[in-house]
Amino acid sequence: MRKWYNKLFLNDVRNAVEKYNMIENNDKIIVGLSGGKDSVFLLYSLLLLRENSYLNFDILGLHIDIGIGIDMSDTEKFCRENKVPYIYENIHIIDKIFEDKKSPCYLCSKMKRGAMARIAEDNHVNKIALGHHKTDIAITFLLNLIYTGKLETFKPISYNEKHNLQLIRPLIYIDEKTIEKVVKDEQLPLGKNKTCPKDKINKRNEIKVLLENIEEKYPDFQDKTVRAIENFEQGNLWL
Ligand SMILES: Nc1ncnc2c1ncn2[C@@H]1O[C@H](COP(=O)(O)OP(=O)(O)OP(=O)(O)O)[C@@H](O)[C@H]1O
Repeated sequence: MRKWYNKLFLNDVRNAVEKYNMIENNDKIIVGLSGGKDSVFLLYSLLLLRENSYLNFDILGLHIDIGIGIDMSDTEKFCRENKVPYIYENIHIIDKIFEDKKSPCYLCSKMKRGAMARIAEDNHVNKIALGHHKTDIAITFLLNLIYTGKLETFKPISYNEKHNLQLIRPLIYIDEKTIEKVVKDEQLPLGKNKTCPKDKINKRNEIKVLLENIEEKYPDFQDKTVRAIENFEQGNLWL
């Protein structure tokens, strides 16, 4: 690991994990691997965290193929080299998803989560780690505010009661630009060939452009968003 990685991102991962008690000794954690940069960065970060802390936990990689057949062979190889068991599951839902004209992304995400929970249970896993990061937090916050009039975004940890599972998000303090840089510098493996046909045409991308515009004038907007959520005081709103 490069010396400056602590300052660049690993301390932030450690802070998030400690502050929200995301990982404990003997946890068995599935890392959801989509083939994208965020989740492979998450896997890399958790491997570094385990290597550079007192925490001892098991990591498994899981790719759910929705039926688009992304080539994950480089990711699989990376897992093998790092002694991370890799699970692949094809759930063949692509046709079903696109029958739903209104909210295919919502349906896809719900079905993927269901499959992940089932596979976690089969493998006696107690936590699933997802690659949502600080930029996602800010985008989701703005998206909910603008489109649904709600103050709502991802939580650092959420609990799936039905499967007795915790969903953890260790990257909540890391912004997307940092992730892009490290993925490139470390040549972390991405999925190849096919991408989702709905990529870049959904509302999230529209809000992402809005966020970039805001950041031109207010560069610390993502930090301020996280700070506002963490320091939320009920008395300051109409509750
Ligand atoms: N097909 C999948 N198989 C396993 N895990 C997944 C899959 N799709 C998404 N995930 C998990 O859910 C997280 C959030 O999903 P989302 O589709 O929003 O990804 P993203 O923000 O584009 O991230 P990435 O760059 O990793 O694709 C991912 O970071 C990953 O941990």
